[in-house]
Amino acid sequence: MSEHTDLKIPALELKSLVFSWPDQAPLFNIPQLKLAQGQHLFIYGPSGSGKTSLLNLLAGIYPCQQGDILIAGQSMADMSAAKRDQLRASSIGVVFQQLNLIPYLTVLQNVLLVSAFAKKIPQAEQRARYLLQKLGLEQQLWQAPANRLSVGQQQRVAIARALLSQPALLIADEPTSALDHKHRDSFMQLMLSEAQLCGTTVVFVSHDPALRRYFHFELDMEQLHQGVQPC
Ligand SMILES: Nc1ncnc2c1ncn2[C@@H]1O[C@H](COP(=O)(O)OP(=O)(O)OP(=O)(O)O)[C@@H](O)[C@H]1O
Repeated sequence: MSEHTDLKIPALELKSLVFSWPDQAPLFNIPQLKLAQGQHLFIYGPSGSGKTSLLNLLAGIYPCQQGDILIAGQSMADMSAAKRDQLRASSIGVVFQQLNLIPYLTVLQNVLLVSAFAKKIPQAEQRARYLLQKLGLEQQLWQAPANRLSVGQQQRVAIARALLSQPALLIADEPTSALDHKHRDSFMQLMLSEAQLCGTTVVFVSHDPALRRYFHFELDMEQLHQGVQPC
């Protein structure tokens, strides 16, 4: 279990969070959501219901327009973009559909990239090797450029990168969309067991209802609007 939080402080808390695209009605209005350290939440909803927009807000990529998002007690409402970037580097792991690996850097360099921005990660290289091994990525690939890997292999690199700093929160947006069922299931098990070991809270969005079974809680976008809490 990592040192990141006082267990009484939620790893993630949303307060009256409203978000709209310019000249459009609010896409969502979430009165409240609290997730404790180590809880894993699955969010689903139809295409266009705002899942990706919500995750971009949680990751601090978009600024809060109205309401607040607290990550391990730190409020993002009034943070500058630079402060949100710092918070993301130290406390939030992100795996999006576009995996955002740097194609010409090696696998190991991609995983370690975050340590250049985050608070000092103790024994970062040792941890990177441990994660790559646990995620089943053969050692002979660690020095290969990321663009030589299959999509499934790249997804595992992206998870290793996201978990390197033992973040308070892991945010994942359809990271298994390119995998067949067998690889999808092993990917989910590896990702969530590593998150569990780190005490990391997980928010995962997908259309794929078959993935619900891996999570402690599930909520659809409609329930989020109604303020239903994970329980
Ligand atoms: N950059 C943008 N500018 C304006 N509107 C946008 C932008 N990005 C998304 N939207 C709109 O916001 C709504 C929600 O999009 P979002 O991608 O968050 O939904 P989603 O639930 O993740 O969809 P999907 O499951 O298809 O990925 C859509 O109506 C979309 O057109």
